[in-house]
Amino acid sequence: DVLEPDKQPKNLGRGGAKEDTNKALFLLQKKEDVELKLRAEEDALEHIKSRRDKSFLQEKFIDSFKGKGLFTCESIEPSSFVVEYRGNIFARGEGKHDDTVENYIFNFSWNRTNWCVDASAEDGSLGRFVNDEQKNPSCELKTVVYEGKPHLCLFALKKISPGEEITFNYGNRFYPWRSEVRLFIFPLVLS
Ligand SMILES: C[S@@+](CC[C@H](N)C(=O)[O-])C[C@H]1O[C@@H](n2cnc3c(N)ncnc32)[C@H](O)[C@@H]1O
Repeated sequence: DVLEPDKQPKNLGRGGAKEDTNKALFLLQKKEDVELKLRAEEDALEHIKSRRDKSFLQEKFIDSFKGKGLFTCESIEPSSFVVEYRGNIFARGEGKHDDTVENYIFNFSWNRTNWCVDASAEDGSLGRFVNDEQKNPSCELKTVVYEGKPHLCLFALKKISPGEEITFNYGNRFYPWRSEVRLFIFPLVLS
């Protein structure tokens, strides 16, 4: 009654089927992630074109050290488009990065060229209020190309709850506010 080893049925049992199911689920998840990212990029493009910001975003004064910040009144899903760091976009040529820290000027590299977004105009745009968070930012910065120019857009890295601040990591340069040293000027505490 016992089959010889080479006549035993091939092991197509539980292990194989489970592996196939896991692979299918993994591919489905990947497909959903790609679709989510494409939808978020389309949303970003619409906001770039219309120069509008999401109605649930709000600028708010935080303290005398940070100044103002940008907050959400509604929950934001991971990967969603949040806001554009909108301003005057121009190429700075092939030269070296300008390292001056100006409050609303963002220098970056795109297509082997140095670019700059100058968001210093007080034009009602909300992206200019987003503060730097090095360790646990709520958003990441990506370039979305529109009419040949790189627009700096923020996308949620995680679920962002109502009342939370919108932040991103400004990058690896030196920023004075990242220093642990705080200034104490009696009776004002500037930290
Ligand atoms: C694009 S603005 C952000 C909005 C700004 N806080 C305001 O009140 O308008 C960038 C400036 O905000 C301040 N800032 C950004 N992130 C900060 C942080 N984590 N801590 C303290 N100040 C910060 C710095 O003065 C920086 O030059």
